[in-house]
Amino acid sequence: MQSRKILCLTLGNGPSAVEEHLRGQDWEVVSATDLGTARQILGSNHFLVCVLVLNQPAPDLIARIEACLKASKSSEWVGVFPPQSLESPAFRGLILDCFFDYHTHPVDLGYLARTLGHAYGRATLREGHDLQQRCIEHMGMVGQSAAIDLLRSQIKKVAVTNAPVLIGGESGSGKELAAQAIHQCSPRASGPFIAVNCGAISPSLIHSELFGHERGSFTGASTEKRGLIEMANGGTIFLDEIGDLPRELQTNLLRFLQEKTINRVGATRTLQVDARVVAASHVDLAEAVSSGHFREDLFYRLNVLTLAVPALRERKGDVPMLAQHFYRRCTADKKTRVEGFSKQAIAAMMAYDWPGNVRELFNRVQRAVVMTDRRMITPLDLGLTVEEGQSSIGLDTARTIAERDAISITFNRVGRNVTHAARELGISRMTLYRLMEKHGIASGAG
Ligand SMILES: Nc1ncnc2c1ncn2[C@@H]1O[C@H](COP(=O)(O)OP(=O)(O)OP(=O)(O)O)[C@@H](O)[C@H]1O
Repeated sequence: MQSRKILCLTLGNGPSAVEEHLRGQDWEVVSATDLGTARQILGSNHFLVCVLVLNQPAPDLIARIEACLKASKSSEWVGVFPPQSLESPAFRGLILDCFFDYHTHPVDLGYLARTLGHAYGRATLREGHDLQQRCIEHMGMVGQSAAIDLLRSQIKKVAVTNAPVLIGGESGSGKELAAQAIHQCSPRASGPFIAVNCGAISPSLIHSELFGHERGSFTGASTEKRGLIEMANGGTIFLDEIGDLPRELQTNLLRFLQEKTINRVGATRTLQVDARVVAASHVDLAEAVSSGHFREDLFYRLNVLTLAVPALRERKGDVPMLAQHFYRRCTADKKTRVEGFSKQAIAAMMAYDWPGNVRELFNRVQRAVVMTDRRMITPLDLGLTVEEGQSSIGLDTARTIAERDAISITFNRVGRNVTHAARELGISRMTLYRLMEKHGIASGAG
């Protein structure tokens, strides 16, 4: 359960009785006494509830208060104001636009605590609802196989925690996409998502790229630089190919995981950074530990929550749907005469083993859309061969193809009218819309 953290912003001189009262209750209070500090705190922390205590009317601050409140996006704000401030129409507008509720001085602290409790409850409800929506909308993970369903449900579970996640899977299988989905479904979704391929940065640069450096710390360091971990503050850092991280940096990363602090190269001061680590590797890290290439203690630290993205050949049932998805992506906003995949193309895709996984499928579809001269993409357009007997496809694929053909033929007959087509096919309009979505068939009028 999330701790009941609250930002208490007190503006103007006066006692901070509200803050003291909340500290005495079960609130974890973070305090600010000016708008600049409040914005900084809000930039790197997420609060479900914030309270603004105005000790004197502040008509000249209304615009800045509004900007600060709007920057805190999903927080519920409760105000405690001097009664005279309500005389200003602009201030009343601010309350209506930006506040969950307000009290006036002298404030009944018990009553205020109850209001804050209600605001917290409401924010929790909305956060849960938003998270669920974001999960569904933003996972971007196409596929209906049991393996991908399991992965999606595991992502939702690990997303709500703060522990490191280790994602395994072959190259191109969707590890980065899974890391993005974890971030999108987590309470950190409004923070940054920074992806780093540890194998793609030269060993001489990777230390300063990840941890940053101070000015003059080495030849060429003419200015200070924030590292990628620091940039991920408030969000998630995705360390791809973690097995390629040089051993001395594995030590620095372990320290970051344990203490949440980093030192830039050449720095004496230590920086506190709140970034969640999601790491991925296509090599077996346990083996890398046995061969002495990967620190055992770092491996155990990372290996708490693990996800395995299945290879595409282990979920062949997803191939037609992924191919349709990529075909739509490649033809969106473009005039094209290509209408989809031939039966032979789907059979060839189903028979192929996809060593480069989903990335290879995307590349082949992209190439086919550009290269084909026909209306239906052929195995040749995809760079795949049809072997003898290969056009005999499984029942699921046959059903998928028959479904798509039936819809296309009906549309051609009834002039792309959804109501008429649904009636002819003997299904509801909603079912037809779902099937059109599944097969990438655009609607006309109706
Ligand atoms: N289930 C999926 N639905 C839609 N697109 C997918 C899916 N899985 C992967 N992709 C797409 O395939 C491509 C490769 O995926 P991604 O980069 O996540 O793989 P990876 O495992 O991280 O690869 P590497 O190991 O080479 O870094 C991306 O364009 C990604 O958007």
